[in-house]
Parts: sequence; structure tokens; C-alpha cells
Amino acid sequence: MTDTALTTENLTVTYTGNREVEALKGVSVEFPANQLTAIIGPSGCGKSTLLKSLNRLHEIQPNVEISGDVLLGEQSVYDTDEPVPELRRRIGYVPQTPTALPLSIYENVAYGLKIHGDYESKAELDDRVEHYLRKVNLWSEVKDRLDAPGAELSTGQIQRLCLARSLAVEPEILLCDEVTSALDPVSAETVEETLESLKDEYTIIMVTHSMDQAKRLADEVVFLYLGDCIETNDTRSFFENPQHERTAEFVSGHTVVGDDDDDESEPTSTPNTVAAER
Ligand SMILES: Nc1ncnc2c1ncn2[C@@H]1O[C@H](COP(=O)(O)OP(=O)(O)OP(=O)(O)O)[C@@H](O)[C@H]1O
Repeated sequence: MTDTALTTENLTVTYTGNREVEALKGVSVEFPANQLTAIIGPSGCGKSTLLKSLNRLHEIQPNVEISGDVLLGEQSVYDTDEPVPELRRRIGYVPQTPTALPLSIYENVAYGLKIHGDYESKAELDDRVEHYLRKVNLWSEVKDRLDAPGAELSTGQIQRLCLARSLAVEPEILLCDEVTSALDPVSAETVEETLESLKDEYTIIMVTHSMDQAKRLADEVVFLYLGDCIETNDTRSFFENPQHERTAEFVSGHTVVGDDDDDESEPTSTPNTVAAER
């Protein structure tokens, strides 16, 4: 049986700004260890909110209320003495827009190691920087220019640099927020290959708009719709034998957001990427 790395229990997240929005409505999901889980669903259904609430990243913005819990193993992420920066080291986050720190390629990877004081000597630091650049398949492309600014790399290379920087502090879990959506197809493919090579070693939880990408990469799929978790399943069953009518509609590209029987609002069609991919 597969171990569970992270669990949400009845997780409810409400934005309480000008307009109150219940972005997640009692979501209970188990994320298996050392597998890649894709979170998919129509635009605005709560994917990013779910991802960011896993390591308390949504707390960096005001007007957010949360109830329920997230468990890292047995330990509550919300009710813990562990400092939040340490929690975010254990559960790393790679954003959609690749951004290099205003430092050299070397220092971009060494950054977290230096903050955590996690090395004995310069030689060890060198080894670890090389190790993580190799892990993201970037070493051969940058080994002769480690002192060059990270920002001089291509967007796809910067996304792999961001992955190396996240991995260097040795997280247990990696949260990836549409990490290929800002990339050209060739760079996106290279990042996908990198994620593929990492997924046996790390628990990866990835938000994606692309069902083709979920099919290619994910072991498990979590399907959200208007803040509810409709279905979680292994990828093959999810796409070939959906258990829920909503899933079947989404997979076939026919989802219309807001067409619940009890929803009197005007339905609006969703940018359901499967349609665009055909
Ligand atoms: N800071 C915020 N303040 C108010 N409402 C918000 C905020 N962030 C998100 N929301 C709302 O919460 C709901 C869920 O948003 P979220 O970004 O989690 O969805 P998503 O599925 O990731 O969307 P997308 O696919 O378009 O990126 C949406 O209705 C959104 O408008």
C-alpha cells in the first residue's frame, strides 16, 4: 500500500475581502508519497488555493479564513510549534512564473543551503550545487558559466534553476503551480522530463490546466469543481473510467461552470483545456 505524504481534512478556505468567496468547501484528499498528483479543474475552481494552503502560502495575503486541517504525516500543518519557514522548507513551492534571484547561477542554488547553514565546507557546497543542477538536467548547460547571472538563462532554464533551488533545501514535498505554462513547448517538455525523473524520489503535487500534461505525468488526479473535490483517482481510471458525472463531462470537454441544478446563476463556459488541445 502507498504511504500518504499529505492529507487535507475538511479543508475550507474563504476569501473575506470586498466579496466573500468560499474557494474550498470542505476538501478531504490524501496525497500519496513519492507520486505525482495533478490537481485539475475549470478556472476558478480552487486549484491554486488548495496548493497554497498545503504549506500555508495563502497566509501571505490578507483576508483569508481557513478551517479544517492539513496533515504532514501525522502532524497538523496549522497546529504546530514548527516555524512556518521550516514548514515551507519541508513543503517547497515552485511558482508559475520562473524568476531567478538577482544572483549568479551558482548562488541561486546555494541560496537556501547558505540560509539554513546546511554545509560544512566550500567543497561540500560546490558538490551540492552540482548535485542539484544535475538533478534538474541543467548542469551540462551551465557548468562553464556558474558565475553568470541566473537571469541571463532562458525562461525554461530559469524554471529548472528554480526547481534546483527548491530541491537544494531537501524538501519532502514539492508543490508545482502550473510550472510549464509560461514556457515554450520545447522548454516545457524539458521541465516535464525533469519532473518525471524526480517523481519517484519526491512527492510532487502539481496544478495544471492541461489534461494532456496530467495524463503524461500524473500518477493520481484530484478533480476540483467550484471549490468541491469531486473525484480523486489513479490517472488511468480517472480519464478512462470516471466515477462521477461531472468528471466525465470535464474529461470530455463539456463542462459548463455554474450549471448545478441548485445554482440559479447564468452558466458561463469554462476554458476547459481539453477542447483547446484537440
Ligand atoms: N485573494 C483573493 N481574494 C478574493 N478571491 C480570491 C482570491 N484568490 C482567489 N480568489 C477566488 O477564489 C476562487 C478560487 O481561486 P483559485 O485561484 O484558487 O482558482 P484556480 O482553480 O487556481 O483558478 P485558475 O485556474 O483560473 O488559476 C475564485 O473564485 C477566485 O476568484
